[in-house]
Amino acid sequence: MSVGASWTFSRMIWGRYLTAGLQCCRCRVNWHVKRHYSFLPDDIKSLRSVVSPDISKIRNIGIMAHIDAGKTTTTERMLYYSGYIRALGDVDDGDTVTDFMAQERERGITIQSAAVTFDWKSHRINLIDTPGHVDFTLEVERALRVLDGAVAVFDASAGVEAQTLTVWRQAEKHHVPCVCFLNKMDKPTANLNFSIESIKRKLRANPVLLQIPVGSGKTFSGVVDLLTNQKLIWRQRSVEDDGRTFDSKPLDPSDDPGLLQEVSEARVALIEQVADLDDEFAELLLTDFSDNFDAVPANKLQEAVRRVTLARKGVPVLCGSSLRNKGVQPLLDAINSYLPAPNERHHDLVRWYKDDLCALAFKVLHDKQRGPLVFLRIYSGTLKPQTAVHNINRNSIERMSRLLVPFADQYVEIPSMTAGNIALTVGLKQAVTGDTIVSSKASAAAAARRAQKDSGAAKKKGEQASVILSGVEVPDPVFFCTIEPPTMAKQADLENALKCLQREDPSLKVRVDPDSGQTILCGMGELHIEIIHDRIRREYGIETHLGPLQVAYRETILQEVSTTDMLDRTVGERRNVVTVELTVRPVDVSSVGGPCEMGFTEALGEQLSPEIKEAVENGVNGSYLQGPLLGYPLLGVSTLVQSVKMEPGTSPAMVSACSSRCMLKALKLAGGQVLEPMMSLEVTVGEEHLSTVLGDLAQRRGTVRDIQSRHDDKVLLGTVPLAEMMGYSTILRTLTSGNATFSLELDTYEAMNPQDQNTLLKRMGGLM
Ligand SMILES: Nc1nc2c(ncn2[C@@H]2O[C@H](COP(=O)(O)OP(=O)(O)OP(=O)(O)O)[C@@H](O)[C@H]2O)c(=O)[nH]1
Repeated sequence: MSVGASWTFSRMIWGRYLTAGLQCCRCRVNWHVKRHYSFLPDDIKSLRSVVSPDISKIRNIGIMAHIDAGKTTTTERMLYYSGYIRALGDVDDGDTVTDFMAQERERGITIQSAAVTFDWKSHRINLIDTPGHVDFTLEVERALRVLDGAVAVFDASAGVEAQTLTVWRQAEKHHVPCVCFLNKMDKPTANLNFSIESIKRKLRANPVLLQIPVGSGKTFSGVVDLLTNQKLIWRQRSVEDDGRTFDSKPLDPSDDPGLLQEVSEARVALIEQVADLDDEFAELLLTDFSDNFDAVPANKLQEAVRRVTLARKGVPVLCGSSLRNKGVQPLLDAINSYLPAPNERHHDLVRWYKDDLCALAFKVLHDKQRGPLVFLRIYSGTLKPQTAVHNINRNSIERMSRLLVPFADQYVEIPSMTAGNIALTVGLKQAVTGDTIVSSKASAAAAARRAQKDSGAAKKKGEQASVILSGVEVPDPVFFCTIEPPTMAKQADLENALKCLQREDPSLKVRVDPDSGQTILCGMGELHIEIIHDRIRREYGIETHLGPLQVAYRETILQEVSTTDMLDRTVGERRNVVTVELTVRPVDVSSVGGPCEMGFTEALGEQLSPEIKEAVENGVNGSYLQGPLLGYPLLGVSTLVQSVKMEPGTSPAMVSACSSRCMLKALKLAGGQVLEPMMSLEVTVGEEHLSTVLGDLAQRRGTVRDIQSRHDDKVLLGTVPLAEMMGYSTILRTLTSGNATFSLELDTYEAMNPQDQNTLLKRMGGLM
C-alpha cells in the first residue's frame, strides 16, 4: 500500500468515494414496513457522520471465506447501501474500496485485511474484509482475534470449500458467532440445499435458514424472509440497476403455490429448530402458540435466533447475489440483529482494568511519512490523542499523537474513541501485533492486584496473575529463499524495507544465514513471497533478486536419550562450574508435528530459583530452533531436566550455555529425522481433465483421499508433499487449459522416507 499517498485527500479514490465535509444523510429505510424504497442520498456521507452509538449498537465484524466467494464484492455493496460511497466498485475492474493495494487491484484478490467503518440503521459497523487465499491466513487470524462476530460468505454453487473450513476453525477457536451468506445465487449451478448440507456435513455447524430464495440462477430475484413472511424483490429495471430499491410485501395467496408451500414448510422447520435450541422460545411456543405456529411474532423468533447465534448453537443463513445487487440490505440487518455487541462477548481479564484503558494492537501499517500506524481494538476505557500509553509487552511508555478512524486506505482524525471500537493510532513506534496497551504502568499494576485478589488461592505465592491479553498466533512459514539487493550499497535500504514489512506482517520471517551471510526470507507460500518481492520493488524502490524457493523442513529425534554435560569456565576473576543432566525423548508419533516441550522433575522445579530456571529454559528452548541434521527447527521433542548442579557464583548465562550444550549432545545421540510439510490439496476440475490431474498428482508423491462431484466438476481431495508443489498453479493451468482451481494448505509434518531423506541430505550438503 502506498500509505504516504493515502493521506492525500485529493487522490482519485477519495474523489470518487468520499468528499471531506459532506453533510451526513439522515435518510434511512426500514425495509420491513415500507414499500418500494429509494433511499440513496444525492450525496454521500462523510465518515465524520458515522454514528457513535451506545456500545450495544456497535458491531465489530469480519467477512471471511474461501478465495473468490465474494467478500470484497459484498463489502462494497454494504458501503454503497449505507451511503458511504458514490459508485459501486468492481473486483474485476480493480476499483473496490477495500482492495486498495496495487497488487490487489491488479490481481483481483484481497491480500491484506482492510478495515472500514460505517453505520446502518443507527448501528456503527466496524468491518474487516479479510483475504481468502491461504498464504494470507494470518490476516484472518488477527482479525478474528479482535472481532466480535463474522459473516461467512459462500459461493452457493460450491458450498463449503477448502479455505472456508480453515477460517471456520479459526472463528471457532476465538468463539466468534457467525452469520452465513450464500452468495452467487444468480449462478445457474447455485443450490441452496446443497450449500446447507455442506455446512452441516463439512463444518459440523447447525445452519438456521432464515430466507427462501425467489427464482434460481438468472431468474433469482429476491428472498422471502421466514421470520416476517415478507417477500423482498429486487426488480432489475435496467442493466445499471444498483439494487438500492426493492419491493417488500407480505406473501399473499396469489403468489406461486410452490413458493407458498416451500415457505410454509421452511417456517415451521425454522420454528421447531429454534425451539429445540432455545428453552425460552420453546416455553413460549408451548404455552402460547402450540397449535398455531403462524401466529408466532417475528420479533420473538428474531430474539430467539439471536440467543441461538450468540450461544453458537446455530448459524443464521441468508442468501443473495452481491454482484447482481440482491440480498445485501437484509444481510446488513442480520449483522445488527444477530451478531453480538462488544459488551455481549466475554473478554476474561479485561474486567480487571475496570474503566481504565485496555487495548490490543492487532495490526501495524508502515507509513513512510508518519511512521507506524497501529490498529487497536479497545476493550475498556477511552483512547485519546496526545496522551502517553504503556505497552506491557515491551515495558515501554509511548506517546500517541493522533487517533484515526479507518476507511480502507483513508483515515479521518477523531478526538477520542471509546471501549468496544477499533481505532488507528499514530505515534506508537514500538508496538507490534499482539501487544497489550494500557494507560499507565500504575493501571497495569492495579489490574494485576485485582486479578491476584480474584484468583487468590489459585495462584502460588510470588506467581503474578497475567494482565496481558493473549496475542495473535503467527503461523510458521513453510517456504524460504535468499534475497539479494542489486548492489551492496542497497543492503541497508533492503534491511530497512524488510524491517518495515516484517512489522506489518509477522508471518514474514527474515534471518541471516550464519554460514553464507545471505539474507533469507521465510514466508507462507509462493504467492506470499512473490507479493513481498513486488512490494519491495514498488514501495521501497529496490530491485531485488530472489534465490530459488526452498521448503522449510522440520526435524525430530528417533529415540530417548539421557545425557550429562559439565561446563567449567573462568570469566575474569569468576569461576563458573555447572553440570546439567537431562533426557530428551520423541513425543508419541501421532503428535509429531506438535511443538516441543520442556519441564523439570518435581523436586528440581522446587529447588531451583526462578532465575536459574529461566536460564535453563532459555538454553533448552534455544536448542529447539536448530536441529542437528540440517539445522531446521525441531518438532515433537520433549525434554525433562533432572539435575542442575553449580558452584556458588556461577552466572545464569553459563547455566544457559551448559543447558544448550547438553541439549546439542543429547539431540545428536538421539538420531535425527527430517519431517516434511504435507499439504492438503483440493482441486476443482472439469471431468474431462480429471485423469490428467490424477496422473500428475501421482508423480508428485500425492495421495488421493476422495473425489467428489460438484455439478459438472470433480473435486479432488488429497495430500501431497509441499516440495513437489512448486509452480503448481502454472502447471495446473497448462494441464487443464485453465479449467481448474486449487487450494493448498499445511496439513501436517511427516517423517521423510530414508531414501528421500538421504537425497535431501546430499543435496543440502552440496554433494548433488
Ligand atoms: N456470479 C456472481 N459472481 C460474483 C458474485 N459476487 C462476486 N462475484 C465474482 O466473484 C469474483 C470474486 O469476488 P470477490 O468479491 O473478489 O471475492 P473475494 O471473496 O473477496 O476474493 P478474495 O478476497 O480474493 O478471496 C469476482 O469476479 C466477482 O465479480 C455474485 O453474487 N455472483
